[in-house]
Amino acid sequence: MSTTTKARPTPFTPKRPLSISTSSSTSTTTTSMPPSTTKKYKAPISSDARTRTTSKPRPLVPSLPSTPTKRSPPPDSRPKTPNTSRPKTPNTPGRRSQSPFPHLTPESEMDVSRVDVEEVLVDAENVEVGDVSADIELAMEEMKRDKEDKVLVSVRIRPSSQAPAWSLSSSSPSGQNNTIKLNPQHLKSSSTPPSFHFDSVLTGSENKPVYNAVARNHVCAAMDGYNAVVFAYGQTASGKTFTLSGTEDEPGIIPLALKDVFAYIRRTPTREYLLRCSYLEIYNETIHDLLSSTGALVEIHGSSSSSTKGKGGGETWLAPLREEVVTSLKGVKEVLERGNANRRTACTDWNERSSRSHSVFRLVVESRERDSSSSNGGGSRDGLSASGGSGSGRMTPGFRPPTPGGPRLQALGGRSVQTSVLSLIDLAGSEKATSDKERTREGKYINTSLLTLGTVISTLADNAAKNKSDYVPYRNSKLTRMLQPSLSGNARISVVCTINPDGNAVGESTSTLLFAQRIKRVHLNAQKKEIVDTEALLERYKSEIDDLRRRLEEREAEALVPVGAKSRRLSAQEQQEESKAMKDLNNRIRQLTKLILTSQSVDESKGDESRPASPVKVDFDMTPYQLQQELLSARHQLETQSTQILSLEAALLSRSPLPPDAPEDSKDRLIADQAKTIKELEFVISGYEENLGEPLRAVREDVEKEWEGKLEREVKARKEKEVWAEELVRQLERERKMRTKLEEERKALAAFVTKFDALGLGTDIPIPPPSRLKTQMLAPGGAHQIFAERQQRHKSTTPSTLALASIPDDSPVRFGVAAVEVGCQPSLLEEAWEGVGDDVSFEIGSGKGGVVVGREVLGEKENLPA
Ligand SMILES: Nc1ncnc2c1ncn2[C@@H]1O[C@H](COP(=O)(O)OP(=O)(O)OP(=O)(O)O)[C@@H](O)[C@H]1O
Repeated sequence: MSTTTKARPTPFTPKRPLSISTSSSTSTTTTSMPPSTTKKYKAPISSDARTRTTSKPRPLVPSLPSTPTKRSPPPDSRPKTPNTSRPKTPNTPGRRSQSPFPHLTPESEMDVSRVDVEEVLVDAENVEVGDVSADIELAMEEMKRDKEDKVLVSVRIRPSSQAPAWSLSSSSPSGQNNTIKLNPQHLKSSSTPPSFHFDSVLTGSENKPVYNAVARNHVCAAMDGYNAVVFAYGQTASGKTFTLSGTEDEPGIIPLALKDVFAYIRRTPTREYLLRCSYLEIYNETIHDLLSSTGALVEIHGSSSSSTKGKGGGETWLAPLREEVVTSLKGVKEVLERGNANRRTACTDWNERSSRSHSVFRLVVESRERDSSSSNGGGSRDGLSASGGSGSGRMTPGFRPPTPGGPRLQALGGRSVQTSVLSLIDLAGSEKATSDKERTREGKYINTSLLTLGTVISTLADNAAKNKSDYVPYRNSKLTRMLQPSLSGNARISVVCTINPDGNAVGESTSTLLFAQRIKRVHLNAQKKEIVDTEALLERYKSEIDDLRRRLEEREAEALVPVGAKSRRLSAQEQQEESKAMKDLNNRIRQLTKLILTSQSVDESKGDESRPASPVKVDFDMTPYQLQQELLSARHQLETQSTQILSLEAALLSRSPLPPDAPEDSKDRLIADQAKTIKELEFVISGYEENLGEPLRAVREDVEKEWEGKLEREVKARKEKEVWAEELVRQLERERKMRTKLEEERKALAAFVTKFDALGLGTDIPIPPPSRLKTQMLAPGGAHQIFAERQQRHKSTTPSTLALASIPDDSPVRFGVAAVEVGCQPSLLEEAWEGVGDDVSFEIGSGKGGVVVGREVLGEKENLPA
C-alpha cells in the first residue's frame, strides 16, 4: 500500500530561525527562516482525495454568504433603505436548463451556469474595502510603463539549515539580486562554475516581495484584458506550493493576486467586471475538476495547430468545467479551500505533503465599460443602449446560452466586452525514484509531463531564436495541451523556479535553472480579446438610415413642388448640387443597409429571421464552378423573394379601404400597417439588390483573379526568356572575341613556324628558298599544313625529344603551350584551336639565341627539358 499516512520528517523545516547567507562580488543576501511553518492551504493527506476517482462524494465546505452589493438597483425597484444584502442568485429551473453542462450538480449558489451574470457584476462601488491591497496603483503605473512582452523568469531559493551551494549577486541598477552562481567546491570537474542571470533571484520566507516581483504586473495585465499565466516550477519540496498558495500567516501568490484583483476594480470606476474561477488538477494525465462534487473529468476541446508561425494557439476550452462567480475575497477563499481539500498530496521521501498533481487555478475576467447612466447612480444593469436603441443585455432578443469558454457578459449599447484569463499554476515537483510503488507511478506521469513541458519550451525558444516553425509537441501531455494557447504566445507569462540550495540538490537545481534559462527565450505576443457589440451597431445604423430616408423624402417632396409655387427657380448649379446631395444620401443609405446585413452575418447567433440572409462573405478560394452554383442558388432565392414581393403587394391591394368617417385610431392603425409593409418591402428589395449584386461580383472577381494569375505567369516567363536571350548574346560575343584572339595567335604561330623552318633550326629539313617561305606565310592555312607535314615526319622518324634536343640553347625563340604533352607535342595548333584559348602562351625569348620550349599547365609555367 502507499505511504500516505507514514510520518516522515520534513527534510529541512528547522525548529529555530536559521539564516542563509549568500555572498557575491557585488552584494550579499542574508535571509532568515520563519519561526515555524504554519498551516498551509494544502489539505492534510486525505485518503478520501486519493480514492476520489471512484466518484465517492466528498464532504463539502458549506458555501459562504457572498459579499453584499452596493450597486443601486433600477429606479423603479430600488428600496428606500440601503441594500446591504448580497445579490440573490436566482434559482430558477429555467436558468439551470441553460447550463452548458447540465450533468453537473451545482454545489454553490455561485455556479456561473445558474446565476444571472448581470446581477453579480463587481465594480468600484461594490468592492469591499477590506478586500483590496494598498499598493495596486504602483503596479498599475508599472504595467503602463512596462511594454516589454517577454517571459518574466525569477528564481526563488528556499531557506535551508545547510551552507548554500549557490551564491547570489546583482547586476541590476535596483540592486535586486539577479545572478546565481554555483560555489566552486560543489563542482564535479574543474570546469568554470555555471552562472545564470534572471529577472530576479529571491530568497527568504516572505511571500509578498516574491508576489510583487513575480506576479503583480501579470495580475494587472489580466485585469487590463491580457491573458496571463504565472507558474511555479521546481524540484519536489523546493517551495512551489509555499510560493503559490502560502500559509495563513504568509499568503502566497494566489491569495495576494486576488486581493489585487479587487483593488484593481476599486481603482477602475469606469468598468464593471464579472469574475469567475475554476480550479483543476492534472493527475496521472487526467484532468479533474477540483470544484465538482463528482470529481468530473475535464476534457480539452478546440483546435490545436502546433505550428508556431501560425501561432498554434487556436481557441481551446475546457469542458465540462465548473466555474464559480466570485464577488469578494471571501468567496474566492471559499472556492480555493474547497479545491485545495480535493488536491492530491501525499508523503514522499522528500516532502511530507507533496503535491502529486499539477494544479491550475483559473480566473476568467470579463469586463466592459460601465453604462454612464448607471455610474451616475441611476443606472440599471439592463444596460439600455446609450444610442437610444432598444433594450439589450439579458433582454436581447435571440439571447442564447453562452458557449463553453466564451464570455458570459454581453456587449451592450456600444460597450464591447474584454475577456482574459489569469492562470496560476502549481506544478508537481520533478523527482527521483521512490521506494513507494504508487508514488513511483505518479512520479512517472509527473516527470513525463514536465519533460514534455521542457521539450515544448525548448522548441518554442529555438523557433523564436532561429525564426523557424518546427513542430511543437503540445499534444504529448495534458499540461502542455492546456497551456498551448498561452505558450504559443497569447499570454503574458511569468515563471518562478524554486530551488533547494543544498549541496546534495545541485543536480536538480542546475536542471531547474537550465529550464528557467530556456523559457526566457520564448517569444510572446499577447493580444487583448474584445467582443464587439454588434447589436448596438445595428441600432446605430438603423437610426441613421431612418434619419437619412427622412431627409431624402423631404428633398424629393421639395423637388416635386410645381415651379410656380416655389419662391424662386433654382439655378443650374443649385440643381446640380441638389441632385448630387440626393445621390449622396442614397449612397449612404445603401452603404448602411449593406453594413447592417454584414454585421448580421458576422454574429450569426443573433440572426433575425425576418431579414434576408446576406451572402456578403465572398470566399475567394471557391472555384468558378462553386461560384456558379452559388449564383444559381442566389437566383433561386431571388425568385422566392419576387414571389414574396408579389404576395405582399397582393395583400396590400386586397386590403379594404377605410370609409371616410372611420375612427382616427383605425386610420392610424392602417397607416402603421402600411408603413410596416413598406418597410418589409424595402428590406426585401435591399436584400434583392444585395443578392443580385454580390454573387455576380464574386464571379467577376474570381475570373479577374484567375486572369491576373495567368498574366503574372506570362510576364514572368517572358522576363526569364529575355534574361536567357541576353545571356546568349553575351556568350556569342565572348566566343567571337575568343575566335579573333585565336585567329591572331594562329597567324603568329604560323609565322613562327615558317620562320623556324626558314632558319632550319633543329631539323634536317632543308631551308626553303625565301620565295617559298613567303608563299607559305601568305597562303591561308599554309603554316598549319607545313606544321602538319612536320608532325607526320616527326611521328614516323624521330622521337620528339630528339628534335627538341637539337634546338640550340641560345635560340631567341621561346614558346609555351598549355596542356601539351612532350610526347605528343605536335597537337599544338589543334589544342590552341580546339579551345585551350587563354591558356596558350608563347614568347620569343631573348636568351642566348637558343629555343626554350615551355609549357603551362593549370597556370604553372614549367620549362621542358631541352
Ligand atoms: N521560502 C520558504 N520559506 C519557508 N518555508 C518554506 C519555503 N519554501 C518551502 N517551505 C516549506 O518547505 C516545505 C515544502 O514546500 P512545498 O510543499 O511548498 O514544496 P513543493 O515544491 O510544493 O513540493 P512538491 O512538489 O512535493 O509539492 C513546506 O513545509 C514549506 O512550508
